[in-house]
Amino acid sequence: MKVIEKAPAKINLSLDVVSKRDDGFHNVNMIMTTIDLSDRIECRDIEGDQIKIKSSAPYVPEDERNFAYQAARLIKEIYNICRGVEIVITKNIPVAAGLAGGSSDAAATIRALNQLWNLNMTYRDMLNLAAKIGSDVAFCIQGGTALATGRGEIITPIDSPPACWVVLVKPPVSVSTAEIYQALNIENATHPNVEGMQEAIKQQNFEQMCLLLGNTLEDVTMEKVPEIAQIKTQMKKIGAEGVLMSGSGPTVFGLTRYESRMQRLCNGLKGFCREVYAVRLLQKIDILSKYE
Ligand SMILES: C[C@@](CO)(OP(=O)(O)O)[C@H](O)COP(=O)(O)OP(=O)(O)OC[C@H]1O[C@@H](n2ccc(N)nc2=O)[C@H](O)[C@@H]1O
Ligand SMILES: Nc1ncnc2c1ncn2[C@@H]1O[C@H](COP(=O)(O)OP(=O)(O)O)[C@@H](O)[C@H]1O
Repeated sequence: MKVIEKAPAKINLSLDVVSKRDDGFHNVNMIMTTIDLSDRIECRDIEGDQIKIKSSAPYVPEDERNFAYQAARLIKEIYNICRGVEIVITKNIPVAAGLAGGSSDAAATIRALNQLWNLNMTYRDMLNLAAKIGSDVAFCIQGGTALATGRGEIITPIDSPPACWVVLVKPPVSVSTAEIYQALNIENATHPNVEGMQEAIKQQNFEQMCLLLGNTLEDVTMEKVPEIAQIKTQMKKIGAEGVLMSGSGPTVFGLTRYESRMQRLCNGLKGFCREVYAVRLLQKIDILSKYE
C-alpha cells in the first residue's frame, strides 16, 4: 500500500525573536501561513524493517539527516513498528530557503505514516512528535495560518489572511538557520508588531497587513546576502504591496492582490534571479480536518 501527502511551504508574515533561551534556542512570536508551493511525499510499504529515502533534489540528504527519515524513525520507535517504508520525496520547495521545506516533508511523513500504519494519532500526538524533529515541524502538521510561540512549536491557529498572490524570489545562496540566530543581537534588533499583524488579518485589512510585515532576522541575513535588499527594492519598484524576507531567508516574498501586478513582478524579477515562483496562500491542509 502507499499514501501520498502534499507538503506545502510556509512564509512568516511576522517574525519576532523575543529572547535567547538556555537550551540554545530563542523564544519567538510569529505568524506563519502556508502557500501553494509543495513537495510531494509518497510513503509505501517495503520488505524488511528499514527506512529508505529517495529525493528528487541533489542537495537533500537521503540518510538519517533527512527530516522525513527522522520522522519515520521516531514513529517506528514510539509505536514499536517493525515494518519497512520507502519515502519518495519530490522536491519543489527550494532547499535551505526559509520556507520550511524539510520541516513540511517531516510533517507530511507523520501524516502519511499515521494512515499507512493505522496509528490513530490525534492532532496533539502529531504535534508532540513534530516538536522532537524541529521547531517548525509542529506548524506544518496542520498548516493554514497560526501564531507560533515558544521556540516555534506552540501553535495557535488564527484567521486566514485575505486572498492574495505571493511572489517568491530565492537568491542563489543558502543560509544556515543556526548561524543566523547565532549572529542576532537581540538588544539592537528590530521587533515587528505581531499583535497588530494578527489584528490586521482578523479585520481582513490587506493594506495594514502589508504595512506591518516584519522579521527580526531580516537585517541579520541581509548583512550576509546583499541581494535580499536589492530584490526588496526591485519588488517595491514594480508594485508589490508588501515585501519581506521569509524565516531566516534568503527567500524574499512580495504580496499583491492583482494578477497583472503578479505577472509584472514575475517578469521583472526573472531577469534578476533564476528562481521566481508565483503562488497563492493556502487554507488549512484539507486532509487534516479529520484529526481535530
Ligand atoms: C527561522 C524559522 C522561522 O519560521 O524558519 P526557517 O528559516 O528555518 O524556515 C524557524 O524559527 C527555524 O526553525 P527550524 O528550521 O525548524 O529550526 P530547528 O531545526 O529547530 O533549529 C535549527 C537551529 O536554529 C536555531 N533556532 C531555531 C529555532 C528557534 N526558535 N531558535 C533558535 O535559536 C538553533 O540554533 C537551532 O539549533
Ligand atoms: N526533506 C528535506 N528537504 C530539504 N532539506 C532537508 C530535508 N531533510 C533534511 N534537510 C536539510 O535541512 C536543511 C534546511 O532545509 P530546509 O528545511 O529546506 O530549509 P529552511 O529551514 O530554511 O526552511 C537543508 O540544508 C538540508 O540539508
